[in-house]
Amino acid sequence: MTTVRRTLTARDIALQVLLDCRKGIKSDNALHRLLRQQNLPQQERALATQLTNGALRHRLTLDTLIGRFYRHDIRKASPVLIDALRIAVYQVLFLDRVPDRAAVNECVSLVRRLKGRHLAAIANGVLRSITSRPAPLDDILRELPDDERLAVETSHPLWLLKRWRERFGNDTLKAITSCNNAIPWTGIRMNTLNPAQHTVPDELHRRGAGLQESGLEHFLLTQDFEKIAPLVRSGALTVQNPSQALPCLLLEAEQGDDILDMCAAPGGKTTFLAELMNNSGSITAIDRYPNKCRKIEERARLLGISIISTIAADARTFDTGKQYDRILLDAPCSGSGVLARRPELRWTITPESIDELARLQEELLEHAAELLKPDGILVYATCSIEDEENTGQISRFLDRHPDFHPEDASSTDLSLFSRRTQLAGGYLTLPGDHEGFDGAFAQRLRKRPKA
Ligand SMILES: C[S@@+](CC[C@H](N)C(=O)[O-])C[C@H]1O[C@@H](n2cnc3c(N)ncnc32)[C@H](O)[C@@H]1O
Repeated sequence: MTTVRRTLTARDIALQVLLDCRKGIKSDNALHRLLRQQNLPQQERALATQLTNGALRHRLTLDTLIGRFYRHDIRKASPVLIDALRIAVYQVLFLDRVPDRAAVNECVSLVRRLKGRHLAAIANGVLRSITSRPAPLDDILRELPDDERLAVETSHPLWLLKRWRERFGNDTLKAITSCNNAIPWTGIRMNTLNPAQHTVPDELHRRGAGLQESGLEHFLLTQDFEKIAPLVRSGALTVQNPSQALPCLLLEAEQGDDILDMCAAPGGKTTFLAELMNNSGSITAIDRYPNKCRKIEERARLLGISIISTIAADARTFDTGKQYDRILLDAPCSGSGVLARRPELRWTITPESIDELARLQEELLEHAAELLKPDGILVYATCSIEDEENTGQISRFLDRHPDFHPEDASSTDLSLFSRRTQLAGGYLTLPGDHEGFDGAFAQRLRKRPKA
């Protein structure tokens, strides 16, 4: 007997990704794997992405509403039921183009197919109760104390909102949360080593991709990634948010320099450095994981870069007995500056995980200090907006290291990036500071020359 394999719909895919996330799989990895396996039309792919990211981002808002009409504890409910409801309620609350009736019917038949009639009837009951009210969320919000209302309305953990408000104030908090909930821009970088680079703007135009200038040379922004994906695969473009350019520009690597990139994978900054150096000099790219190092090598080959060599090692202890002219330490971090791009991350960051990461960053910085030549430059960077990982980390480093001082870039104009830090050579750009720019931190430090 032959079995006919069903093509998955956008809603099937979104549900599968949400279920995978419960097992600790990253949503973008799960989503890309499923989209690769299915030959869906572009519109359906875009819908699958929007449903997945929307249901993950707005989880607290959605669960608050579902919890009101589901009569039991939603934490103990069937994951299929709750995740299918999240996807349906997301459509009801946020997607005007999907009629409520379609969102309800699709969800009920999905739950029936996977879990049977009983749970399908429960899904139907919850959704009918929600869609029969003109503004179902408003009544709930009115009953909540101010702080909790803000958490539910913006779908962020309360502890994160409180620390951002304390540090940045109410207006900035509002800008950050609204940026985190908006569909993010994808940054793209033109490959300046591509001999046919002058043909790329026409090619982008021909493909009809909606593009916006980022303000930064060689970087554009798009919300039409599918249309430019072939140019990324061919090596004409690299996906990179303009905020990620900051640490590379701050390093001011020159042709012929001997550079160490201590936490390099997937290699976005390593390859940009190589392009800035016009593929002349040497970059040693370290990452802990061999498979990630192979990815850097593959990408470098595709971009026509020959000066990168990778080493799979722990950058806290890596040693070849030599020192480097310039070091980039783009440290593992909480990622709190990129919550729009990593929709489930806001639910997994904790104060404890930030402290743990700060300890790892400190060890990496200590080793970077040893591996840098006298008079060399170290740039420390994160995509976090938390003080413990950024300015606090650097202040503690400077207390321990009188042989280092913060300094501004010597000739690169970085005024496009927000400063928000008191130290020379220190930048903190928040989500919302500059359209299309992720939250990011970078600090340039110079080691004293030998006496
Ligand atoms: C923020 S990402 C780097 C992003 C990269 N610089 C880019 O621009 O594409 C941090 C990287 O550090 C790596 N990493 C984590 N701990 C490490 C360690 N102890 N030694 C070396 N690499 C490590 C992770 O595997 C991850 O790829």
